[in-house]
Amino acid sequence: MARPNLKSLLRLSQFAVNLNLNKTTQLTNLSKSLITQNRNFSTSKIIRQDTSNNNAPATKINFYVEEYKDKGYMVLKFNKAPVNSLNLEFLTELNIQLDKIEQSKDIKGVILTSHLPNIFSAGLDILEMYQIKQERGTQFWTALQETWIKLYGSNKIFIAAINGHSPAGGCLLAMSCDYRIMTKGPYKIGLNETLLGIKAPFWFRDTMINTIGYRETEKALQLGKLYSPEEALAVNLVDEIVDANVLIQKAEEQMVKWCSIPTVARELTKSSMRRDTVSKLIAQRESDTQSFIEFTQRDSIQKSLKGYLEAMKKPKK
Ligand SMILES: CCCCCCCCCCCCC/C=C/C(=O)SCCNC(=O)CCNC(=O)[C@H](O)C(C)(C)COP(=O)(O)OP(=O)(O)OC[C@H]1O[C@@H](n2cnc3c(N)ncnc32)[C@H](O)[C@@H]1OP(=O)(O)O
Repeated sequence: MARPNLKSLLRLSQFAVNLNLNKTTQLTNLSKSLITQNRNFSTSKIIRQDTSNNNAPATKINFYVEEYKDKGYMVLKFNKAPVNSLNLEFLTELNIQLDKIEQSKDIKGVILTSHLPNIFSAGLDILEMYQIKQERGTQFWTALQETWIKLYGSNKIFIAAINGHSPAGGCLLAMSCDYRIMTKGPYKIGLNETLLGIKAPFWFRDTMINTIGYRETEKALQLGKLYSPEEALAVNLVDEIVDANVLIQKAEEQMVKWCSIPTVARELTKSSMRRDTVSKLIAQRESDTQSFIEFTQRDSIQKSLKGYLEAMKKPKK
């Protein structure tokens, strides 16, 4: 498809409002998720009910999990083709994984990465904001808040091995980790919400301030800046950039280093750095969700989303 998102976002955010297109997009229904876990390798499966053919539900594996209990860490790989967009089902499964990680005595840390080439995560699934019912929207936004609270507020060590594009919500996931290593290449990372015509939620903003500082965030958010790996390194949005073939190896080296720090002291230190930021959202979860629902139900936003979706679906030249 054409890439309106990275190459023509400015144009898109302006054109979308007045489009009057006929196509409607329906959300698929969640039926249920199954988690299977083995000792050294596990997959998280989701069964999606395809509304177009109820006799043939598709099985999708949204995550691959490699556990190295002897070393005290695991690798969690996103596998939601094509772009690891964050929808309700994916976030719900991720939250289950994060709960299990938090409760595990054997796991000190997690390397978060993607099983898909060239993409870490495309951020929030646009379909979760288009023509949604209030109930679904509330569940979606609540699940997203939950993911961030669990990830940013975790006691465990999280290292993001960013193997491709990571805009918007993808950048939020990466920033919620303790250390970020990004693959060199034609990839972008950043909070580009203003280019979509929206304001990044306050907790996205606060996470970025905590990561790259106030002044850089002020510029990055207003400009909707998507950084190349080199630019991201220069502002500390990522901590290292490496060649793709050594990404996981470098992440593992960092993990060993972080795991060697006395656990309780590290956990208390992390908590002292992040507690206030997390508490702020916890105190405002309901009003934050209300804002999301109110915003996404506006006609102007729905028209923009419709145009954005249509533009994303245009055939590749
Ligand atoms: C005008 C928008 C208004 C939005 C109003 C929202 C109101 C709510 C406000 C509250 C929310 C605030 C916080 C928001 C956070 C977010 O995360 S918003 C999402 C932002 N993300 C994007 O815009 C990313 C868009 N995608 C891309 O830039 C590219 O896909 C990519 C990540 C760079 C990868 O490129 P490439 O490998 O070339 O793949 P593509 O061919 O572009 O895409 C493949 C298929 O994937 C579909 N897709 C891509 N991104 C998304 C997505 N975010 N959600 C759903 N689907 C997505 C794309 O349409 C392709 O589909 P097919 O054509 O059917 O194959």
